[in-house]
Amino acid sequence: MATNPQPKMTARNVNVHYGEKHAIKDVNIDVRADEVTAFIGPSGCGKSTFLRCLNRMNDTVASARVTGEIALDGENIYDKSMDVVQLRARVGMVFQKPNPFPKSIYENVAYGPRLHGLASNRADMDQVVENSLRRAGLWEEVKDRLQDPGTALSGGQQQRLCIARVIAVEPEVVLMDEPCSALDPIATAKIEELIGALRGRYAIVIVTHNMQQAARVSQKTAFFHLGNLVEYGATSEIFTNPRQEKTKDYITGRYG
Ligand SMILES: Nc1ncnc2c1ncn2[C@@H]1O[C@H](COP(=O)(O)OP(=O)(O)OP(=O)(O)O)[C@@H](O)[C@H]1O
Repeated sequence: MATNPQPKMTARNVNVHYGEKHAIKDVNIDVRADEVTAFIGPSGCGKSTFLRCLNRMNDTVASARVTGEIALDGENIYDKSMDVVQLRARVGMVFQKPNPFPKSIYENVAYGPRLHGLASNRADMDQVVENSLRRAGLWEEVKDRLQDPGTALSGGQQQRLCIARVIAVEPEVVLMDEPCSALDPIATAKIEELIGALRGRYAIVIVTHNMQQAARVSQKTAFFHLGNLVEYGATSEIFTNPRQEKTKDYITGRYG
């Protein structure tokens, strides 16, 4: 498979302020379409804030001010002409706590495709729902109870349902904000396996507190500290041969 040399997303001189608080400082990063990129760093370093810039989720925070440029396929996502609903379909997001809608499993997945007109009739929609659940590794577990409420599933299943809901609208990028932090080790392993299976189809960016997880699932790792992007590179390099003292201290557990 030929790889596209162009990054899927680019961030240039990105700064985020919450009122007076300078949460992200001049961050530059490229995200590639065929890779999983992990954001790591101590609590409060700005990982989630920066992740949320990538699909303009910070627009919903009144005190947040984002400057600099973030582009998707070269197009500035903060441009006035950008349709934010469309953007969030192209750059989907999975949250820390599984958050299915209080609706059936089927409806959780069908909601987005219906909103975006991706299925023309019921049979089409059935196919979209099945394909999305299959891709999310959940189909076999739920195919006989699609009308049950999504909230009746286990935590790990709910998180895979949320992933199915995101991929049902055919995104280009999937952002995951600590997707396993509320899950047990078995459910976590399933999500990690799923991330591996989805890699290549979508650009994936994952925020994680768990360094082993970053090492297992990602090809690139970005280490943030106090709002700065301290180091960014191949995951294998960051974990075995970090260039910066701060990165080394963090990955060897000297602070966190
Ligand atoms: N809505 C907000 N209003 C004001 N300050 C905020 C807001 N959200 C985050 N912050 C501050 O911005 C900084 C970065 O927070 P952020 O949640 O992005 O960090 P994080 O690295 O994801 O942390 P954690 O790993 O604990 O989730 C922190 O100092 C935090 O207190």
